[in-house]
Amino acid sequence: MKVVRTVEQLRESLGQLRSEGRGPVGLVPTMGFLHEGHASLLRRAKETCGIVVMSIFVNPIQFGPGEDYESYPRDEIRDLALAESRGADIVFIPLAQEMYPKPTRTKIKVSGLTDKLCGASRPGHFDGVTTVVTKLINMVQPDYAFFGLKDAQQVAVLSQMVEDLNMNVTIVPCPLIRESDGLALSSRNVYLSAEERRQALVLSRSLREARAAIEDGRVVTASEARELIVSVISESPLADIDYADILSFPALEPIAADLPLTRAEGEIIMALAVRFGRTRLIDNIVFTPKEVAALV
Ligand SMILES: Nc1ncnc2c1ncn2[C@@H]1O[C@H](COP(=O)(O)OP(=O)(O)OP(=O)(O)O)[C@@H](O)[C@H]1O
Ligand SMILES: CC(C)(CO)[C@@H](O)C(=O)[O-]
Ligand code: BAL
Repeated sequence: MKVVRTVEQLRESLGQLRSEGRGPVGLVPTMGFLHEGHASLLRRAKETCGIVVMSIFVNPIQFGPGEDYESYPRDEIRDLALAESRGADIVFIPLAQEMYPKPTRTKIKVSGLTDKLCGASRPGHFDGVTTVVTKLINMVQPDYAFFGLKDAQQVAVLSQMVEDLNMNVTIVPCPLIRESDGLALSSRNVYLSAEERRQALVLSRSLREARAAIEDGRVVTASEARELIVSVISESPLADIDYADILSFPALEPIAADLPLTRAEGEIIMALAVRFGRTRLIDNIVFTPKEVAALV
């Protein structure tokens, strides 16, 4: 595995591997402090690509004032060991100065999809994500780029960007990976105290219970499903809800208040962001609601 820190080194290493005729190039962008969610993206990339580039970069321009840019967990030695053991061919791990030698005057903005869910609570966040992902795509020129559905809104936004700008890359959404007790893997889980970690299980449980209630007909509309989600999360005294929303996916449109969810067109997303102390966690589930009673 090659570890490169500058765009020049990246292009040189890629050129070498491409000249060996190693097949499609896959890009796995991350902010590091790697876990099994990231490893699953690498695994998926290796199924399709002969050359897999992982980037590790805590992107300052996607953090708002007062957010955790400075304290975001970092562990380069551990990350490089994990990336190597899971088969990355190149790890691109630039300094902020390499990515932004001067403050960027150019930003990519996807409208509409970015003014809800995390976009509403983190103004400017997705402009930072779309800008840095565009830079990474321009640097690597991958055939495929792999993103986890833990950040489902990010997948929707990036897919729209690639379509709108005719970018020559396929966005591959990858499944959300959970701990065995249901907590979505996230680098930020390391911030949680033991008690917060225990109470954070209400996130996945609320989504599971809402899905089950929709499917067995106890819950019919989006507002009923939201009420159920909020009531389960409220069982945790430490939980402070940022948002809990049910929208169409990937268009992220509201669902009519009186429409039975089982009659909604296509997939829906139930998504939430909840704070436990200083830690903001997100979780979601994307599915096509089907009444189980109607299937038997
Ligand atoms: N549990 C997970 N399952 C699948 N993909 C994941 C998971 N966690 C992160 N990813 C994906 O890994 C990529 C890099 O994400 P990132 O480095 O921000 O990790 P993270 O754990 O989401 O960190 P954060 O604490 O910022 O939420 C993204 O495409 C993200 O969706
Ligand atoms: C895609 C990404 C690496 C861009 O900084 C980041 O938003 C993330 O880790 O999901
Ligand atoms: N995976 C999301 C990156 C962020 O929270 O900034």
